[in-house]
Amino acid sequence: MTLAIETERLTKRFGSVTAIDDLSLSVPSGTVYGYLGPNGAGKSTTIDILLDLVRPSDGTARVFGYDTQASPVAAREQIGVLLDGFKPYPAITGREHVELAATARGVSTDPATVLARVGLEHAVDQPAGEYSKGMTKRLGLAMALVGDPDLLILDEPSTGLDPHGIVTMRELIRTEVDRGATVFFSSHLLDQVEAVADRVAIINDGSLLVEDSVESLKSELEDGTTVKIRIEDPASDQLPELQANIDPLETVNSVRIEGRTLIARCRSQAATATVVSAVEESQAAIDTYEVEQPSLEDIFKTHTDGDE
Ligand SMILES: Nc1ncnc2c1ncn2[C@@H]1O[C@H](COP(=O)(O)OP(=O)(O)OP(=O)(O)O)[C@@H](O)[C@H]1O
Repeated sequence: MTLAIETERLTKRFGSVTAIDDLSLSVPSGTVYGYLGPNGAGKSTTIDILLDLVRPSDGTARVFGYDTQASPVAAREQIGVLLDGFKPYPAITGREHVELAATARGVSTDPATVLARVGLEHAVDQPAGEYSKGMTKRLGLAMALVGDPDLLILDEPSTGLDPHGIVTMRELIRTEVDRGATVFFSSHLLDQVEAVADRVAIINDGSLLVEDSVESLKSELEDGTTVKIRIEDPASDQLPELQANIDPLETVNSVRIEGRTLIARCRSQAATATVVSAVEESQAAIDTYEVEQPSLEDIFKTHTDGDE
């Protein structure tokens, strides 16, 4: 399997701060890889090392096999990047920005076409100083796309985008992967990553907490599916009796009572139906019930322990 990015025991210390701590990552080529972590987790430092803007204190980083320290130019040539703090030159137009990116990459391009891909066809000849935040983000994305790089590194690409912009970005990411590119997508917005990523790494305090496919993380999470059933006018012993009946069920992790609501944590989403049936069979009148399925947000919260 070709790896677009590989870090081995990567460490970066800034004085007494360890921004990246013994981090080993493998990003398979042709995938969308979500890189998640709260503020200060070390996401930007990782990206800076890949771009050789920052040198590691220890360990190695490779981009398509090119060591970022030994062969920084070859590594950099593989990458199109949108940095979180991207600021355009206010006096020059969108077209001129794309031309600059093309010159830097040594390729020729049609700026109007690239800008249309990010929805800036109406602002091609407008100075970038007049762009809104979302338009600026789109411009940065257009510059990253120039020359069809094999690896797209997008640092917090959704920030500043409206819902329409977010959809455009998602479509672009899928199009890029379909042509064979790899997308390394750093964010603290889980829903954005969940929607597009094939694999996810979660880091905190510079260390890797979880690395898995979105699919298996989600199935792992199913284990925490909760059903909340509110009972209409329950008799005084009705809820404790229900709790005693449901608790031994194999598909149930735990049951508790809150007021007139029975809350059961189940082993899968399907198991919630068993709980509802058990309540119905007991003749208790169900007022309302709702099923809550955990999201990646829950994994993130569990592992980062409310650090965000
Ligand atoms: N140049 C630097 N000098 C000193 N400390 C730094 C430097 N760059 C980053 N750090 C520290 O390293 C840690 C990781 O920072 P980094 O910017 O990589 O995190 P991040 O995950 O990108 O955060 P955010 O989501 O806020 O952008 C933080 O504690 C930060 O203060």
